[in-house]
Amino acid sequence: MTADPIDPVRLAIPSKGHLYEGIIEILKTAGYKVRRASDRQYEATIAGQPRFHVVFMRPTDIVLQVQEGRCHLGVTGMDVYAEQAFEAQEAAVVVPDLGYGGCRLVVAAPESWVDVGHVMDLVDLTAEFKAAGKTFRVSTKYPALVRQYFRKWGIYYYQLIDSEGALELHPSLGIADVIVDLTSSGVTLKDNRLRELAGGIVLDSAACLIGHAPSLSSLVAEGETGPLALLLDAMDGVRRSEGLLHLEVVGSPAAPGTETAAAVAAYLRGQGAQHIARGEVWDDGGGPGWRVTALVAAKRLTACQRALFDLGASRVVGLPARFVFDRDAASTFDDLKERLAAQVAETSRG
Ligand SMILES: Nc1ncnc2c1ncn2[C@@H]1O[C@H](COP(=O)(O)OP(=O)(O)OP(=O)(O)O)[C@@H](O)[C@H]1O
Ligand SMILES: O=P(O)(O)OC[C@H]1O[C@H](OP(=O)(O)OP(=O)(O)O)[C@H](O)[C@@H]1O
Repeated sequence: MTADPIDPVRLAIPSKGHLYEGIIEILKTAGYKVRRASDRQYEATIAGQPRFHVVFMRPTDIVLQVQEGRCHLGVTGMDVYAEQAFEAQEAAVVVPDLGYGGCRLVVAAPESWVDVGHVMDLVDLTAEFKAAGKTFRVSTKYPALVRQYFRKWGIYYYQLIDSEGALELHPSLGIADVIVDLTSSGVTLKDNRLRELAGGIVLDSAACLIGHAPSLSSLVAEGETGPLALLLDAMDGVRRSEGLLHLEVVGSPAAPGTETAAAVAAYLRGQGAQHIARGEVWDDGGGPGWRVTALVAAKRLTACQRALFDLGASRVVGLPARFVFDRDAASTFDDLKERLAAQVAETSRG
C-alpha cells in the first residue's frame, strides 16, 4: 500500500532577520512567489503552487518543527541546525549552502589579552584558571558545538554560560572571559573591543534547506514531476545562474568570419566564460555574420566589451540569466534520492 502524497507540503521560513530576505528572493526568482499579507502574518501561500504552505518561525524552531515532521521542509542557519543536529536526527540537510546568510561561529577574547592570540593559548590559560581555583567562563548560544570544539582542542576546564543575545557585552561586564558567537563583518566584535582568535572558527555557516527525512522519502517517491523535484530543480537553476549574464556577441566577417568568431570565443574563455558556442548568422539584409554566445560573470562584462570590439565584434548584448540548467551538473534532487536510497539499503543490511 502506498501512502497518500503529502498535501500540503509545509515549508518553514525564518520570519525576519538575516535569513528572511534571501530565501524570499531565491523563491521568487525560481517562480515561487511567497504571498504574505503582512510581516506579522505567520502563514502564507505561494502563487500558483497550491501544494505548498509556508509558515514563518524563528530559525531554532524551524529545526525543531522539521525534526518533529510538522514542517516537511525548512530554511534555517547551518549554525542553528548543527547545534541541534545532535538531537534532531530526523532533520536532514537538503541544501547545505543557499548562497546567503554567511557568517562564522568564532571564539573571541578581549583585545586587551595580548598573550592570547590563538585558540591553543586557551589550553594553558584554562589550566591556569583551574590551578588558581578560578572558573574560566564562556558565553554562548551554542553549548553543544562549543563542547565538541573545545574537546577537539583539549580544552576541558571551563564553564559554559548559556545566554541569548548581546554576548559581546559579557567580557566587559564580567559575565564571561571569552565568548563564542556569530560574526560576519567583524564590526560588532571590534566595536566591543573583542578579537577573534586565530584557529577559533567553530563553524562556517550559511542559510541552508533542511527536510524531515521520512517526508523527504515520500516527496522523492513522487518523482521528477513531484513538488519537491520541481522546487529543487528550480532552486538549482537559480543558484547556478547567480551573477551570470547570457552574452551574445555578433559581428560581420570583415576578416574570414570563423576566425573572428574563434578569436572572440578564445578571448571569452580567457575571461572565465562558460558554455561558449559560435555559429554563422545572417542579418536582415541577408548579409553573412557570426555570433558567439556564452555565460559570463556580469561583473566582468563592462571590462570585456572594448576588447570584443577590437577583435571585430559589432554588438555585445548581456541579458541576466535567471536559470541555468546543465545536463552534466549535479542535481540536488538526484543527490537526495541517491542518499535516501543508500540509507534504506544500509538500514536493510544492518
Ligand atoms: N551577522 C550575520 N550575518 C549573516 N548571517 C547571520 C549573522 N548573524 C546571524 N546570522 C544568521 O542568521 C540566523 C538568525 O539570526 P537572526 O539574528 O537573524 O535571527 P533571530 O531572529 O535573532 O533568531 P533568534 O530569535 O532565534 O535569536 C543565525 O542563526 C545565522 O545563521
Ligand atoms: O560581524 P557582524 O557583521 O558585526 O555581525 C555579528 C552580529 O550579528 C549577529 O547579531 P544580530 O545582528 O543577528 O543581532 P542579535 O544580537 O539580535 O542576534 C551576531 O549575534 C553578532 O552580534
